[in-house]
Amino acid sequence: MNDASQALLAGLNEPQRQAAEHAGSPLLIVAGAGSGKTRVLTHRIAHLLSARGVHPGEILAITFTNKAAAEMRERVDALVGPRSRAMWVSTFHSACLRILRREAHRLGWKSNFTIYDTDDARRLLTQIVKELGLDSKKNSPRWFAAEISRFKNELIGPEQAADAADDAKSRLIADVYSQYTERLRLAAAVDFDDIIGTTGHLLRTFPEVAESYRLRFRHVMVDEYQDTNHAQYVLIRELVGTGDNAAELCVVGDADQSIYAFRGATIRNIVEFERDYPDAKTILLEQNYRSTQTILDAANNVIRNNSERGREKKLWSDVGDGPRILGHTGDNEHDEAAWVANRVDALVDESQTSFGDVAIFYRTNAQSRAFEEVFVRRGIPYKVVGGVRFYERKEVRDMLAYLKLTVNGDDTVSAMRVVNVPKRGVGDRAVAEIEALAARERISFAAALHRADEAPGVSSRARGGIKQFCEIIDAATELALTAPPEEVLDKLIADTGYLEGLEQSTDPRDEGRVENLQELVAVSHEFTEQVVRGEVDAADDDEPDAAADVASFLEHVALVSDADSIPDPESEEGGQVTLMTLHTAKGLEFDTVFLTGMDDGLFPHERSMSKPTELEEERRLAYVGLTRARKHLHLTRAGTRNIFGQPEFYAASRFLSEIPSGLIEWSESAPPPSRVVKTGKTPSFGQPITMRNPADVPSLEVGDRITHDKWGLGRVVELKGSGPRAQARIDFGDGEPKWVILRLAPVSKL
Ligand SMILES: Nc1ncnc2c1ncn2[C@@H]1O[C@H](COP(=O)(O)OP(=O)(O)OP(=O)(O)O)[C@@H](O)[C@H]1O
Ligand SMILES: [Mg+2]
Repeated sequence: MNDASQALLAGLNEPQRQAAEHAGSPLLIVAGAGSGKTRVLTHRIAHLLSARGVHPGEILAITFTNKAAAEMRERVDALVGPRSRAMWVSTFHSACLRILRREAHRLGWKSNFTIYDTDDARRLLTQIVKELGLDSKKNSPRWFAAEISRFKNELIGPEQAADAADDAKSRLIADVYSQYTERLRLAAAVDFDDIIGTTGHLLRTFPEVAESYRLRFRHVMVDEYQDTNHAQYVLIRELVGTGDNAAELCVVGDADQSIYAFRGATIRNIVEFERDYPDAKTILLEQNYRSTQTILDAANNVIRNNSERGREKKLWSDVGDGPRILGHTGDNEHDEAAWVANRVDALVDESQTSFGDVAIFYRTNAQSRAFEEVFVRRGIPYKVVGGVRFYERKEVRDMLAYLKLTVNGDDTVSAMRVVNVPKRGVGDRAVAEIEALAARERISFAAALHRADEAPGVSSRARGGIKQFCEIIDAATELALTAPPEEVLDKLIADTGYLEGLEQSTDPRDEGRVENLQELVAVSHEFTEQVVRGEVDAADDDEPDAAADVASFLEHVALVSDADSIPDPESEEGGQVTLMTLHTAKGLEFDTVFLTGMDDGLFPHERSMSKPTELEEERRLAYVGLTRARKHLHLTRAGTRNIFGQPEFYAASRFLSEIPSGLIEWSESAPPPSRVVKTGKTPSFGQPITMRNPADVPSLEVGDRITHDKWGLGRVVELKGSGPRAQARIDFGDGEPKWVILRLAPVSKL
């Protein structure tokens, strides 16, 4: 072993070093949070290059955070220079897309297929639901989307779904699934789930293709393996192969951090790794290098309450106990946010932390608002990760739809989206006529637009609008053959009159929209520059560089994820507090962490409370959140929150009561014990009262007579909310009827 690889391994403890050096058989590294799993992967790659003579092009590493990907690249770059570009470090989706683009012709596809994101897919389903004459309230496109996604993650095709359907509901789903698949095919589009599933299918159907990738990628590594679903599992199996020719597989993960069950992730993959790969070696890591012992104790005590867990792990840290966790219960969400802001300011003033080292986590995106308001007022620099993102804004999506049409003229969802945007006289009636023509001729909607003359019911005004639309697309398509994306965008923005419309508008919001379009042009220009500098997509000796064309730009945009906007603490943007959901926090670490909204119903999420498996998933999410902190951990809640303008009362999150009380210092006199709320504002005169079990909450109807322990007899006049948030307005005959929370109020039905 040379000096460089010696030095490399010096930063690892014994089991970590073993993992980095292990050769020959599949390797599983299971370990709790912060034990250096991701670090081992990085070192392992470096070791492969420096000590085992592996070429970067033989490595495929699947990661989830940009930070990890950047670290891997940096290390490899330092070792081998520009040759590092031949290594694939990417998410599942981008790796699969690269494979699909090259091999799609084998499936009879055009290589310029379009990617439908969640919103596009939902639009397509909305159309199908409408055409089937279904009531979209009872059969929401969102629901179909989730069901179809579940099938795809399990690699169940529409025919199989139809065969297995044994009741009206599953037959309906199978039917919609089949229509959806057909529409995607007509539009030459794939959705996110298809990207993975189809790649696996391709490798299985064409063994010679699978073989060529196995020859190429001799080393496959997967971070966060606990969050893989069945389709991803199959994909990895295909890529790695079996027998003497199999590639070396190394996966790392932690069953306690599996938080994507709603996307079909299953801890089965990690728990049964040794069964899937019988000669596998397993290495456990037990030392945590990230957090203080106090933080680890809190996390370990929470996760202990789950029954479904992987291998038993004992995490320890020699960082020392560190400060106690601080807890705070606000009077409401604004008070909670103000306390957080005070605390951030204080820590920064005392130089205990910098803004860039602080993260605020919450369960759902909507919770960011209260924090943003107070941060703006206080001048605390911050960045929200996720939420309504740039690429989800209407004007941006409209222009992207135009761009997509220049690459794939059959893209139905895009054509329907913008055929009359800006308005050019193509109303619903004309659209319906064109749809009918498309169905008759078995062509895509977009293709039918070019044959509008054959649709007799289209008015001459609409015909004019359609002609204009087709001319715009045709001209831009022609330009796109040779010009970079920003030029095509510029032309589209001008030709469609989109910008002009916004500039002439009196709606103040349209100014921001103009800026967004300018930003989009800037982003595409930046993309072109990156391609020219060779920074986009690792290019191999045998692969052409990514092109500075519209198709590559669209692909780049489609794969931008929330994680891409997490500021790097060392960058210019790094001087900002980061606000994000717990799901986005996976794999990251911060000196100072605030877990906010620790209220039962918010976190754990209301939806999960009656289902044990879902509650366990929420608990894993809590474990992920707690273990992101290096030094200063804070747990905050607001006993009362404004929901749709009404105060709602919440009990403390049950996860708080799972943390030994000695570890937390509450900034109030007493810690809020779980399931018991102090009810300064509830109608029980400040007496602590016990929360009822959901099963014991009386089920009431308007008009029911009740008795209340304090206020006596009354009659229900109004109801709202459901489950743990159910409330009733009760007339006690003494003035204004009062709202009570059924879970809390001592009310019984007569
Ligand atoms: N042997 C070591 N010596 C010093 N620092 C280490 C060592 N191993 C890991 N670390 C540091 O500990 C922190 C956590 O490591 P890493 O992020 O790799 O853990 P992880 O197991 O991937 O965590 P998670 O489960 O949250 O993804 C990082 O800052 C890393 O640099
Ligand atoms: Mg990690």
